[in-house]
Amino acid sequence: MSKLFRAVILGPPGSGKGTISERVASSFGLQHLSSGDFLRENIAAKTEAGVLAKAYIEKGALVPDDLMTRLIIPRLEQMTRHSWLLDGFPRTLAQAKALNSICELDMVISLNIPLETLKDRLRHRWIHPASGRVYNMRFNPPQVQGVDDISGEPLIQHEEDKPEALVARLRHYKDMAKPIIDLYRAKGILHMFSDTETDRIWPHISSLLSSKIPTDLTDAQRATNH
Ligand SMILES: Nc1nc2c(ncn2[C@@H]2O[C@H](COP(=O)(O)OP(=O)(O)OP(=O)(O)O)[C@@H](O)[C@H]2O)c(=O)[nH]1
Ligand SMILES: Nc1ncnc2c1ncn2[C@@H]1O[C@H](COP(=O)(O)OP(=O)(O)O)[C@@H](O)[C@H]1O
Repeated sequence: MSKLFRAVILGPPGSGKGTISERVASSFGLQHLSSGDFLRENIAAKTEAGVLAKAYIEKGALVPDDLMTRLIIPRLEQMTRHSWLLDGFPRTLAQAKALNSICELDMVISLNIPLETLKDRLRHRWIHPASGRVYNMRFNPPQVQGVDDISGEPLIQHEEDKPEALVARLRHYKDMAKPIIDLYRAKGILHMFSDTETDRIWPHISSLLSSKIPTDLTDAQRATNH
């Protein structure tokens, strides 16, 4: 069987991790694993870990490392036949070390987006709370201002995306991410992308992945995904 490809995407809130991960998944057949989606699935299914995690998320706190790794590591260990791109994990150095202990990453994509751009983007992010659909009043606005395209229900803005909460969140990310980025740089697998637009970053990520992922792998995965 072809060798699996395992990658992580790092970046501050609003840097475009979710947007780019979706493009990687559809162009290269990698499975997009989002820690936030995975937590929400566990919360919805009322698993023991999901119930514990919910209390932290509702307070706006990170899920503690031991609980988070207990949730995500077995999930990754099950992925013996699919290549993946992990988004939202690791978020701390302890999580990065836990990940290291179970697999050898092939690549780390780090998005380095100017602070002013992040503030500007998140200020314009609106969501439909029932479905989790995300809009950006400039980049991908809804068809009718303030209203979800599918349900017609009103959109809201996250407390944490309001300007007052933003600067603190972005500073916190920087402090947490630095040792993780240093670790991956030392391993020689870090690729940093700096720009203000996802559409300008994407061609670089796409050509990097094309050079690293054997085509027989992407073909094989597309076949299993269909
Ligand atoms: N203006 C602009 N907005 C963008 C661009 N790329 C993504 N966005 C928007 O910026 C917001 C954040 O993008 P996401 O892909 O959700 O970013 P993320 O890094 O996953 O964010 P978190 O979930 O907060 O960690 C969304 O509203 C996107 O639609 C871009 O190049 N320009
Ligand atoms: N790797 C992680 N470590 C700890 N907590 C996490 C992790 N990933 C996600 N979470 C928790 O789940 C919440 C939702 O995650 P996510 O969907 O990535 O959205 P956000 O952009 O709000 O951080 C986070 O706010 C955090 O409480």
